[in-house]
Amino acid sequence: MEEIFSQFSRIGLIVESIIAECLGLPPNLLQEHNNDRSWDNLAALYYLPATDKGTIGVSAHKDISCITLVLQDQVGGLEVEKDGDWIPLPPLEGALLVNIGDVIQFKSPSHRVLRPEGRSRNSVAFFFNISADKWIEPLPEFTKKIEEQPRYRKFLYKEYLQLRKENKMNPPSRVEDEINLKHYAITT
Ligand SMILES: O=C(O)CCC(=O)C(=O)O
Ligand SMILES: [Fe+2]
Repeated sequence: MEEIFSQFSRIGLIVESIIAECLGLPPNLLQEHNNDRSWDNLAALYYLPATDKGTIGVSAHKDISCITLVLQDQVGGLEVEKDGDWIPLPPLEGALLVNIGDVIQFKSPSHRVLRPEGRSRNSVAFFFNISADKWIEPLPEFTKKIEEQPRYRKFLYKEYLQLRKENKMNPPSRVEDEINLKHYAITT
């Protein structure tokens, strides 16, 4: 597990640097800002086969991470929501799935896992995070320099973690009361 963890951490840093390059950010800017790897975590997940009582393995959610890396077996069941439809993400031999989490404040996709018929499923999800003490807000490159207002209020990552935890323990009855980035949306 330790070996897998450090390999995932390494891949997380590579993905982070690719994102930085694609966004035209100075090299190492994200790496220097997100420099505490002790908040990363790894989940080894085991899904029992579907029963007539239900097929949901993990219900629809957006990840709280910066980036999530998922290694799934060949069973399938992971789905992403696009324009109101659920699109299966079939496993590709030897491929890791990269998912954008809420911390990136872009378009973290809603996804879920369906339990397979007649067999179990294994996956490993690595959450490449940021220190809980960091403020989450757009870089000046994406607001001041292009004269666009931020879409969200800045927030402390630990505050968001806490709100999401409370939300998971006491799920609100109305979908619109679920805690997600919209909680910090700036409405003009
Ligand atoms: O098991 C998977 O493929 C993904 C699990 C997941 O979405 C999560 O743990 O956040
Ligand atoms: Fe997830």
